[in-house]
Amino acid sequence: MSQLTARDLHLAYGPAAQRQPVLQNLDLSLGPDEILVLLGPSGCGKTSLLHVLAGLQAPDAGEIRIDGQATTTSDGRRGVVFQEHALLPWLNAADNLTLGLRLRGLGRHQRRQAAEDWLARIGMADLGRRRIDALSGGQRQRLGLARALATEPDFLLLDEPFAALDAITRERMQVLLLDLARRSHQGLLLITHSVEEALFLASELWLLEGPPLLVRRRMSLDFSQRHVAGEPVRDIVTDPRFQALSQELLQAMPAPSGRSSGRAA
Ligand SMILES: Nc1ncnc2c1ncn2[C@@H]1O[C@H](COP(=O)(O)OP(=O)(O)OP(=O)(O)O)[C@@H](O)[C@H]1O
Repeated sequence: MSQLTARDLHLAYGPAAQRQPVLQNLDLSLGPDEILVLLGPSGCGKTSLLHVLAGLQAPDAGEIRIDGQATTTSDGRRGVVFQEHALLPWLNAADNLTLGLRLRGLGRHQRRQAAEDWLARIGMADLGRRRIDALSGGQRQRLGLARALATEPDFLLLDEPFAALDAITRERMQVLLLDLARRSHQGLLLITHSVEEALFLASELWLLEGPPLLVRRRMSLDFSQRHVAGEPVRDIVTDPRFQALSQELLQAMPAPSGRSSGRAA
């Protein structure tokens, strides 16, 4: 059971004369079984934070520790899932799924076993030999999620993983994510633009504004726990408390930043 902590993170983009601060004095902690959801307008700095936490981008200042040990680069303890699943089109579904295991040196037999196991868990038992371009958007996203989880990272960082999916597939994916996360006890950090998704999944929800990224409101929530305990999704999302919080968050959502960042196209 691991703990990820970030202390006093700073990050700015752009040339010295026009530095645009995106992260300032940011602290964060993520432990097992926690689902921290970041909800905030476009451009406020969510993806930048995720990249820094994943070790994909170095902060200008501040540090990230896993179980007290400082870390500066990405490693297998933090899995990342992006909106674009980034599967390799020249490998079939099973080989994509076990790519991380292959890179870790697992043999063919163990990989086949892992592929069978994960494909069954994500409801794709018969699709291991399928080419990626012959899978639906939802199947690809399930595969991307399973690929990240197959290496058993301690933390899973997800950047709008379900944004491109239709409403029904999206809901199924949310339930699948909860189910998989509950078994593995990972700490999850998830970025979303959907208020409903944020409320449903989060054990802790941060409503953000920026840049620089600022936590405007923190909420502890138990809707995902209720689902894990057996309550149907429909009952949860139609619960008057869920509905009221949803309205409250929609009204509190800051407008997207119109600030020009000078970001390369
Ligand atoms: N490589 C970069 N160079 C310069 N500016 C950048 C770079 N990456 C991000 N930015 C800027 O930093 C700010 C935060 O971007 P970031 O992608 O972290 O926001 P976000 O909250 O994830 O947005 P979205 O929800 O639209 O994905 C934005 O103003 C963006 O234009």
